[in-house]
Amino acid sequence: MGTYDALLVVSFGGPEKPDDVMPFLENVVRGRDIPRERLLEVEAHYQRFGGVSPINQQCRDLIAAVEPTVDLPIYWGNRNWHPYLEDTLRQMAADGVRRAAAFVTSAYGSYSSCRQYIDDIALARAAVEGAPEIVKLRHYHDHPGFVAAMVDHTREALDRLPAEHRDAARLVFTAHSIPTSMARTAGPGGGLYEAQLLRTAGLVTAGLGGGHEWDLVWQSRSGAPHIPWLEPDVCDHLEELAGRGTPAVVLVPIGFVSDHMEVVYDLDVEARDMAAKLGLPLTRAATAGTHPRFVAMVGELLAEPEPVACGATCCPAPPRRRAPQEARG
Ligand SMILES: CC1=C(CCC(=O)O)c2cc3nc(cc4[nH]c(cc5[nH]c(cc1n2)c(C)c5CCC(=O)O)c(CCC(=O)O)c4C)C(CCC(=O)O)=C3C
Ligand SMILES: [Fe+2]
Repeated sequence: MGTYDALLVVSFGGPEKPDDVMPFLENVVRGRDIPRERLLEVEAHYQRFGGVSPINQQCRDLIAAVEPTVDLPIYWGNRNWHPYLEDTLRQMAADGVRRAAAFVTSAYGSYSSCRQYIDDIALARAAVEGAPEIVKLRHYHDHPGFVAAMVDHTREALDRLPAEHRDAARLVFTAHSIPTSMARTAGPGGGLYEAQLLRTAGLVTAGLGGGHEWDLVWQSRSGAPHIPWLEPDVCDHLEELAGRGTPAVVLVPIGFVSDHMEVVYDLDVEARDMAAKLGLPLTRAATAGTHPRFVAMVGELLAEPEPVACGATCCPAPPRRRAPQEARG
């Protein structure tokens, strides 16, 4: 069992009022080649929800649910918005925390879903005198608690379909697309992000009895159009399925652990509109959220032997766009 004196929940962060949206987006894409038009489009998604991303409240809810199940103080720090990791580490140092386990709200490996969190923790630690040591807990994509939560939520979504379509409904698992170059180099031997997602999708399907056909597709593609990202996109895939006569679909966002903006906009608005246009019956499974088995999983991860840290060549960072001062000279 690991010897930790605190639990640090590490998340992406999101805006909580309209004026926060653009500064948040600038934080997310700093040093990356994301076209300005894409950023303005995504800004509109956030503004449509009053400038509030659901993700911060979902972190608070998860922490409140986990708190009674573990006997450690819980702290929370984000990569891209308040409360920032650096401020949280400063508080932890002031409270005398020496060694904390980090639970990241992303279950999978890849630069964006794992290494970037590790790097941001390291940067924040470097900025804080006396910062605690941080041990990142393992990828939990195949943990029975995560899988059980997704099985329950997928079953509920199947039950929301018209009864005559339930048995023949197709499960369409979704995860955030990433550049194919990032997918190729994910994990120690490459391809880890897709491999883990395929495994989880298979486990969830099996947990439902194994009777449903399924696919793994991608959502929320960002980046410049000429850079290849994982495909097919979920909306294109729905068109293809409707064309093949698929009777009904349950979308299962296994790539995420809460119903944040990528879920409530990209799936509940965009994919739902597409399905309506196609006349395809569709429901969407909830993410793990505060499902009791998912909540219990956090304590179970803390009780496991300490994970071995990733090697230096695991999930390498993509090349960064040059900073403006470098570009000048
Ligand atoms: C793999 C992955 C996850 C899953 C793992 C995890 O959960 O961490 C994830 C989660 C999330 N992504 C989120 C938001 C955004 N992601 C963006 C951009 C990007 N995501 C990428 C990948 C991922 N992203 C990548 C390769 C980019 C391109 C820029 C870059 O190379 O870094 C952008 C920029 C605008 C745009 O979409 O173009 C935004 C606003 C939010 C918050 C939602 C909310 O506010 O509720 C969450 C949880
Ligand atoms: Fe993202």
